[in-house]
Amino acid sequence: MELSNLIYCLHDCTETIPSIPNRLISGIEINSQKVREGYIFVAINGYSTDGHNFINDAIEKGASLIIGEKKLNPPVPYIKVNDSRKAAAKLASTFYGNPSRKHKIIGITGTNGKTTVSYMLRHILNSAGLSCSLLGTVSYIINGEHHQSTHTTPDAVQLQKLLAESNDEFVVLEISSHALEQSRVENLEVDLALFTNLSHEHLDYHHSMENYFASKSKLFQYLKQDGKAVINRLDVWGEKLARRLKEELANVITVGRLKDDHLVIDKINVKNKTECSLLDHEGNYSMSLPFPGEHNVYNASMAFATAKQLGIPAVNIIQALESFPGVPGRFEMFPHPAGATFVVDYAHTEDAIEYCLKTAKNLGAEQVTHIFGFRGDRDTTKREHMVQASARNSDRRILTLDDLNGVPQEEMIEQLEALCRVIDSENSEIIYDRTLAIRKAWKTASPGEWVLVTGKGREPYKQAFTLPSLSDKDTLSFLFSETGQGNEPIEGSTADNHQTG
Ligand SMILES: CC(=O)N[C@H]1[C@@H](OP(=O)(O)OP(=O)(O)OC[C@H]2O[C@@H](n3ccc(=O)[nH]c3=O)[C@H](O)[C@@H]2O)O[C@H](CO)[C@@H](O)[C@@H]1O[C@H](C)C(=O)N[C@@H](C)C(=O)N[C@H](CCC(=O)O)C(=O)O
Ligand SMILES: Nc1ncnc2c1ncn2[C@@H]1O[C@H](COP(=O)(O)OP(=O)(O)OP(=O)(O)O)[C@@H](O)[C@H]1O
Repeated sequence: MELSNLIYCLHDCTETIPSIPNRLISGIEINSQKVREGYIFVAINGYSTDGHNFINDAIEKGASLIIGEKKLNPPVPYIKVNDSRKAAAKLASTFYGNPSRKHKIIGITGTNGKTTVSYMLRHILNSAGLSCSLLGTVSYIINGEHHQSTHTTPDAVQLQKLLAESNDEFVVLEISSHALEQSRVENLEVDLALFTNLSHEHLDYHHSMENYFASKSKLFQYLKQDGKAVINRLDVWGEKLARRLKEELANVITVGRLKDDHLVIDKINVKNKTECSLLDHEGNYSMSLPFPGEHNVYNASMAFATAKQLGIPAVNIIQALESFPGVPGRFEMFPHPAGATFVVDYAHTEDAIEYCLKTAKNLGAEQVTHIFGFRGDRDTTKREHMVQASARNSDRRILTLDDLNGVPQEEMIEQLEALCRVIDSENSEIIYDRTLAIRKAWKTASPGEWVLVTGKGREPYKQAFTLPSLSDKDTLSFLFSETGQGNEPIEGSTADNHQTG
């Protein structure tokens, strides 16, 4: 693209755009290591390092224009902007031809449920014969091809590139609070913006729930003129958001249990089955879900309300939800030869643990064993709440290691010991090695017992453990193979068939 056709997008990022001889721009990068001949390198002063220190590196690799926030005079043209992250997003969006405009974009934010709702929506859209890309924690699915995701929301340049590559009519995007705070979705034009819920998470980054809420709320400023907000009003923060948005937006759709909600959820039954009725101005529908959990009733209701706004008939939405195969690593159930049930789940907040363990009880668990740990280098203030939620809802607990993310193992072990002392130590133990923790529960599992292994879902382990397995699911497969039995997940609890379509 010609620089002259690109540079105008920076007009509100800088006081003056210097006159620079026109040239062909072949790409945009925020990481000097990925710069190629003819690229623009945008230097970002980050949380761990300063991109301005890599300007020379970028020039050596062929950068022909540098954007940064500092007063500098490098040997290639330089534009000083007031916010490099915003500038990078604007440049990328313009370079790739404002790709969000060629799709219907559904952006989902909230602490829990983003991945689940996004997979549900993609399944509903696909079932209606509509193509849909999905970008989120588990995978980036573009034109039916699955790519390993690097972040829940990719950085601005990657995001715009992926949107440009997608030929799908719809794109469902999980939008994290980090992404909103770091302008990764700047210039995105959103048709439907969803808020699932807000609970204690990421306070290492946001410092207070109010700040965290403010970051999440930013999503709604990216709505198109006729865009719609879909808000879970059962959540107190959702209620607050809906009240605020109604003052600014024409289209605020609320999901809740009150008469004035646009979609009213009623008659929730999560004992041994998962069903509810849904009521909107067009009708009353009953829904029976093949995947368990009260939280999934809320997730499915959010998906239902959103799909209705896209014009999909209620009957088709319900049919699709009733055949939803589930999400990889979200309440995936595996049978144990002695009649116990093992579950792999991604819960890593107090709220999620509460829902997850209650789901096992509602499905008839006679005894609940909970295996979990804490991510290193992430919010430490949520840990005690997670432990308390576990103690309230399980009979036995094994604290173990989750991703250390650079935190020394001894430090994390001290944390586990301190947190174990907070709860009833008679029924809680620590087995540092995650695979051995799962094996201990496997060896002692009894009929009617449910063992929930939470925190990682299908994500690969970041450190080596004793058993030769790479994930919690893999560890269970290994233990199954040791007993000479098959390792098929329980029907209806796996999501492998998302790999196609
Ligand atoms: C704290 C945080 O969110 N950091 C993100 C942030 O990094 P940063 O801008 O601070 O980058 P930095 O490492 O300080 O480097 C500064 C700049 O120097 C550049 N650089 C660096 C080295 C070099 O050789 N050359 C070079 O140009 C870097 O590319 C960067 O532009 O911007 C980067 C680009 O977008 C992200 O990769 C990075 O995510 C880190 C790895 C991360 O772990 N983020 C997590 C917390 C996160 O974003 N999680 C949310 C989901 C949360 C949830 O809901 O669970 C997500 O959306 O994934
Ligand atoms: N609506 C919900 N309310 C509370 N907990 C939920 C809800 N939906 C899912 N969960 C729990 O949270 C876990 C993560 O769910 P999901 O992956 O859908 O959320 P997410 O918002 O994408 O999470 P993350 O941002 O960590 O990727 C699930 O494994 C489940 O335990």
